[in-house]
Amino acid sequence: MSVSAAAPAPPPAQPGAVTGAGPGPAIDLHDLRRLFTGRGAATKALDGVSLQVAPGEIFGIVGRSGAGKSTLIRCVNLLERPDSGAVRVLGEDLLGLDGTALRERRRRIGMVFQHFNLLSSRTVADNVAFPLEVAGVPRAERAQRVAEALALVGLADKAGAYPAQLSGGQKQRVGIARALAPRPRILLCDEATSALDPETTQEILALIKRLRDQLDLTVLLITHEMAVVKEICDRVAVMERGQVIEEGRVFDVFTRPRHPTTRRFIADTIGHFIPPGTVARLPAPREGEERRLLQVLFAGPNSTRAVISEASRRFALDLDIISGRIDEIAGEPFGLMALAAYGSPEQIDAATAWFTELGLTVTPVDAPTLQTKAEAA
Ligand SMILES: Nc1ncnc2c1ncn2[C@@H]1O[C@H](COP(=O)(O)OP(=O)(O)OP(=O)(O)O)[C@@H](O)[C@H]1O
Repeated sequence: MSVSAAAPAPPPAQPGAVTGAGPGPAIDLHDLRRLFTGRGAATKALDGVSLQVAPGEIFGIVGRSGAGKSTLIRCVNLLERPDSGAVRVLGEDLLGLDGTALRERRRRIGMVFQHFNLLSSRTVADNVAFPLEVAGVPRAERAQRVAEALALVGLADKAGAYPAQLSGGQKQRVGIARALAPRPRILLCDEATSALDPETTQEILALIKRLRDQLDLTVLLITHEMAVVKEICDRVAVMERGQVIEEGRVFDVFTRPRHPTTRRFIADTIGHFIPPGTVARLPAPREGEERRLLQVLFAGPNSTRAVISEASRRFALDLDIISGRIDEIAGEPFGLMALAAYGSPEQIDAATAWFTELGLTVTPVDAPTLQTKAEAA
């Protein structure tokens, strides 16, 4: 199974768009720090965050509530100013700009919000036109750009409707059209699907992906759901307490998570692997034997069935498959399996080392808590 490059081939740019970011990153954040001081204890919302997002990439930032995601994404268009650090967007240092120059650069960065932020007294078309009015775009051009943006999100027939007449998914499409109307190069999505049901979430994620391809956009999104990351992101950063604790290609982070927090996120998304009832029914180890539960992740060309039967022969072990599933991340298949290994500790250690040599990721798990041993410690 081959591993493909993270960033997609750049498709043709949107007519009239500002040209791409050049060879460097589209977004380059360096050592961002932001401290909030209130009446209580001070909060380090950002505690030294550095990130680079390549042109054309969909980059996800995932983390629990309070991890610092919103503060971080708002630093990209300077809705929030970091206390220190550097914010380079499309090759330019934004912190060095103000007034007209900053407003002009911000137009290259569209933003989509969780709760859509539509003006209820304005029609769909007038909501989409709003940022163009603020930017002083002449009326005729506004009308053309609004029509173009609504067509891109599949809402050309709703131009005269009011937000109250739309479903949640349609409202978010309007939010996306409004973000696209100024023809940005970068799209920031702040929990864009968190207020939507699962089916609508899929539709909106598919739309964002198509727009990235069609318009050669760079997308930075924040979410608390690893499922969103799994669905559309090329790379992901996991945040905790104002820091990035893990970062990489989505496939790598899912198949070889290093941090316990990342493992918990992944377990929430792709499920736990050892049904407790099954564990209760497993035979007890024989005299002199140990029973160890192992979670095995495979993402390579090895057929697990062959690997398991060979390990059983080589190391004189009994290996029971308790559960298994094949899933797909960013278009690449991977497998996840739970095994009960019966044998001497040395035999099980030797088999585990052999699996690891073959490129499988083996993690001992505790039943019935289903935590990895490292997390339980
Ligand atoms: N304006 C503010 N004043 C004081 N504290 C703030 C402010 N904005 C954010 N914080 C604090 O900074 C930390 C990070 O908040 P942030 O909103 O960036 O996290 P988040 O990961 O986006 O969480 P959520 O998904 O709940 O918004 C939190 O502890 C939050 O309470």
